[in-house]
Amino acid sequence: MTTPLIRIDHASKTFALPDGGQFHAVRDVFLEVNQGDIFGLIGKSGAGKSTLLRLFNLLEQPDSGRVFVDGRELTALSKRDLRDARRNIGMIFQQFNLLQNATVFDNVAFPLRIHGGMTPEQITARVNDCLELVELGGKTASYPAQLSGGQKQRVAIARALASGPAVLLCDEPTSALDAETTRALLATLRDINRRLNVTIVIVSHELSVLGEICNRVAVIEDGAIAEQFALDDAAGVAEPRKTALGRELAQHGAASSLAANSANINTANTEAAYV
Ligand SMILES: Nc1ncnc2c1ncn2[C@@H]1O[C@H](COP(=O)(O)OP(=O)(O)OP(=O)(O)O)[C@@H](O)[C@H]1O
Repeated sequence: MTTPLIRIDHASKTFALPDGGQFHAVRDVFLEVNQGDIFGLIGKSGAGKSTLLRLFNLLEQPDSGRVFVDGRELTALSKRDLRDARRNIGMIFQQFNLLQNATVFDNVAFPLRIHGGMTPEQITARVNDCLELVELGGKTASYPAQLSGGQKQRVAIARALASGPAVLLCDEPTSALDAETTRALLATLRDINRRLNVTIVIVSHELSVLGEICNRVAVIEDGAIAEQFALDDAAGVAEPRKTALGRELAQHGAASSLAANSANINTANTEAAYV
């Protein structure tokens, strides 16, 4: 049996409200993500998806519970060790969060310069590799304002990958993008997952986004996991689901796996034509 790459071990998170009350945003979540997974978190607005995702790299500290990533318990680390451990966890956001006054090159180089330990030549080589990976090799000197939304998100992905993380966290990465740009970006994320073996955890309220790329999904309701299941396993997809979102995702999964099978046949035909 494989050890999961990520384990959220009975984590809870409460926010203090202005009226003195408390809001339970994440309730006793136990979640395991295996190496190589593209794991989706779906739920209605306010369900707690983003808060849960931010527990994965301790952008939010849980009130109780533990977080393990790649063999380290993040919740037991000093601030300094946590900073080091976070180099292994990239993150991208809905609004891209790029440095507006820095070029594409400098945005991607930023985390490498902050952490130190690399020569300027090594940084240049690494930044160029990451930008090639997201097909933005020709845009190094551009500023974010000169890019489309899809291009900005690709810069954010290159920046997140610069330190060579094992995990990429994606918080609504396509919500600001149109349908066609979304499809292209999802293809890039899938490619990164396969080629670099980067494990991806993605939050979205868009069923089609998760149905398109995830092999496993969890439905979040009121801060808790209502259900989770594999989308790449026909038997799992066929099991009765507890939630409406789960049922819709399962239907999407069944349809995608039919499409994937025919795509595999096409790929096999193409490969056969070249050997
Ligand atoms: N810093 C905070 N202080 C107080 N309440 C918060 C804070 N952050 C989040 N919340 C509350 O926690 C709940 C869950 O928020 P969260 O952003 O995790 O939900 P979500 O499922 O990602 O929603 P959306 O899809 O709308 O982004 C919401 O009711 C939100 O108002």
